[in-house]
Amino acid sequence: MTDFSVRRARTSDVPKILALVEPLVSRRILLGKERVDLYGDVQEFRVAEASDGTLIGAGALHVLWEDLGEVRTLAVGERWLGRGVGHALLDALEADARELGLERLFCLTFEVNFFGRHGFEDMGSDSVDPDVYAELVRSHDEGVAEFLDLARVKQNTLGNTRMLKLL
Ligand SMILES: CC(=O)SCCNC(=O)CCNC(=O)[C@H](O)C(C)(C)COP(=O)(O)OP(=O)(O)OC[C@H]1O[C@@H](n2cnc3c(N)ncnc32)[C@H](O)[C@@H]1OP(=O)(O)O
Repeated sequence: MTDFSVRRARTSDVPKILALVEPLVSRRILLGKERVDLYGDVQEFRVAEASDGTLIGAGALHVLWEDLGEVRTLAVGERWLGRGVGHALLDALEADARELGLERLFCLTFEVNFFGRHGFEDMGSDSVDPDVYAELVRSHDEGVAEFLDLARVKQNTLGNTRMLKLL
């Protein structure tokens, strides 16, 4: 079924993105974001919209380093699951990543099969070269800490798989 489209997010989408991800944050599937941070990060987001204008999915690409990005906050509304919306959003985020010059895409997820079928592989405990690590570790961003698998975010990452795709 193709009665949806993917586009860049607008500021007016932010309340709808919050409503979409809130149940997943409560279930600790996604990392929560404050409304103010979502407005600040709105340029990272792509949204999927049904033909009647309903927001049915969202996902973000966050740049971690010169060659490295992370897929964040990828979510599809319950009624639209299994209809290709997730893959379409991920395709759009990957295109954005290539356009930015990124070569690797990271994600931390319970959805190993979904990302696996999209070319992501379990990266185990691998991360980055020691000199890049030393700079990344100075970040206050929770997602960077999760990428580095730091002890202080272990409660967020429990049961998740760290996955990487070479673009
Ligand atoms: C980095 C992060 O953000 S990690 C967090 C990932 N998000 C979550 O865990 C939140 C909860 N989960 C979700 O919101 C969703 O399950 C998602 C985002 C993971 C997947 O969204 P969906 O829209 O259901 O994905 P999509 O329909 O594209 O793919 C699911 C399956 O449906 C099938 N499918 C059915 N119809 C279609 C179609 N028309 N086109 C493509 N695939 C289709 C695919 O075969 C696919 O199978 P696969 O998973 O084996 O590849």
